[in-house]
Amino acid sequence: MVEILAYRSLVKLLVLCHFISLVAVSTVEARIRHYRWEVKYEYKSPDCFKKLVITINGGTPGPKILAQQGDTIVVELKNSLLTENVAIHWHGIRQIGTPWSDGTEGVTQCPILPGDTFIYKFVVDRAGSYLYHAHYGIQREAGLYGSITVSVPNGESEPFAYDYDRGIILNDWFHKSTYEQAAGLSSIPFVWVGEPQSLLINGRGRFNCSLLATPSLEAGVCNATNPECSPYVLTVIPGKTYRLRIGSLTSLSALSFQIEGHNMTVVEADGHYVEPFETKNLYIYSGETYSVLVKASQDPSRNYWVTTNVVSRKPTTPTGLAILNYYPKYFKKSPPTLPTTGPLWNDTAPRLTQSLAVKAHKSFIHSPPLTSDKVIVLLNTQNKIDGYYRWSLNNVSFSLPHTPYLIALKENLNLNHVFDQTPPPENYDFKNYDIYAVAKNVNATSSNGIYRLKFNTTVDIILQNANTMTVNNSETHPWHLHGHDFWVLGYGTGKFDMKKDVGKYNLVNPIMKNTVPVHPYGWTALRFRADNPGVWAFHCHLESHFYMGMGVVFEAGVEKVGKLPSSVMGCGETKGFHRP
Ligand SMILES: O=C1O[C@H]([C@@H](O)CO)C(O)=C1O
Repeated sequence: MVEILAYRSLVKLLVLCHFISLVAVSTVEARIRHYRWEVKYEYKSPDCFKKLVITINGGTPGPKILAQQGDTIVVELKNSLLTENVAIHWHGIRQIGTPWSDGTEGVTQCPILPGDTFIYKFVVDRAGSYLYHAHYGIQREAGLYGSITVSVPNGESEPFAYDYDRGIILNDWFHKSTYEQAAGLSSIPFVWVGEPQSLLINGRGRFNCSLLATPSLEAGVCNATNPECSPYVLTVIPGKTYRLRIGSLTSLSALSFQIEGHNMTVVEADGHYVEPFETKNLYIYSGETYSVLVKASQDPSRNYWVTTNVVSRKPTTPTGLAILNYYPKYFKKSPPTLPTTGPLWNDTAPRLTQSLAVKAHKSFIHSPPLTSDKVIVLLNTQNKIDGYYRWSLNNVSFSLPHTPYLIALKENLNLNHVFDQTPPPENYDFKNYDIYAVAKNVNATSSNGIYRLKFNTTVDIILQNANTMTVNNSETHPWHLHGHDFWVLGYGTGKFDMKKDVGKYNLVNPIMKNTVPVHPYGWTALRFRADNPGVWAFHCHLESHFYMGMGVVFEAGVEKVGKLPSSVMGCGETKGFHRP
């Protein structure tokens, strides 16, 4: 009897334990989120002008990826572009343990051929706002992009409160095809596309069709009443607080974003919580994401303009427009006011001020290592090589190899056949270089050499901006690092001075990011730990600039990388390696 009772309570205990473990498992259990995407060319009119764009499952921007921290994302990508390769990069996702899923053609994988299906599989290991986009040639510009939102695990809270979550992707839009643009960039004489025709908010913009000649209007090339180009409407409920996850994937433009009559509180940047600050204009550079909180606290009897403008380059592109609409009135009705044109395009000071204002939230500080093992200074210049326009770092312009580095290094191929074994320079002629002048000798060399870093070491990067090949001109370059976040230790104007400026680094509460601007004639200092085994690109996020050589590649701990899937192989020296 005693034994039976003991047995019963043991069973009860086991059942209880099993139940508890089930509950525990169900709160932490990561899910697999499976997506099937078909990538194709279709005629669309995002800004009323009809052109061929790249869609995913029929749309540009593509489907939103919504996941929870710890989930595994599986994207089964069918390339239906017919005559064009493709690759997709998951921007801001570090790909810890899956460097082959980073989607960087030439660095981590061979391109996906027309007709092929490729499977990307990776874990979204940190909550936050991220992006995805093509990483093959300048294909992103054709409309192949979208957003990834990763929510916090159940039971975990964020350091701010809001009622609703909305996504906003900003982009600039060109009517010339990517083929024409790429050919122009690699021609003598150089053919530059100029400023974008419009700015898109969630894939919608407005080009003034009356600027076109009558025949193209008659041919239906531009139609102002096409519903595809009616502005995005953000409907809000009076009194509620909205978290807007704003990302920029512009090809060329630095932007300012504002909501008429409403302030924004910045709370997140590139997946990291920010010590909150308020602003009227949010400056955002290609590849960055921010979350802002906006309270629907204004007169609900009217609508308000949501606007975006080009800054840093002399704008000729009209303001990008969306509508903030107060529920339940006047959906789609234009606000009664004229949209503002935004802040002065050539005033760098408020942009530098905002960059400096973005600090880690006081309860979420990841302290940086106080010293670094290596410093790499990258002088950003515009150059010529054999008469071609290029961008260079320390007078070396980057070119991609035909065999992806990751495969060559991991599979122990004969590296001499794959890329230049001389690493690029780690500095420039500091004493003799005038960053305010057009370089006296604008010729550079071209290389596909890479920096091979010691695993787990701390590396500082100083981005040093300079004059372009045009007198009195320096551009803003947004730099994006794959596979890691870095600490943003400082920004400054003029020439970075090792003796004076290192002492001014913010080692207390620097924000961590994956994309950061270097302002005109300025410098930006970053620190990262080379703790993610793989091969990773670090480049200017402007489509044409990376295409023209504005990037470098880091390798660290490649010997620790697991077995590569054969699906990433098949090109260059890896021909015949692809065993589907
Ligand atoms: O890469 C670029 O080339 C042009 C210009 O410098 C030469 O036409 C431009 O504005 C860029 O950003």
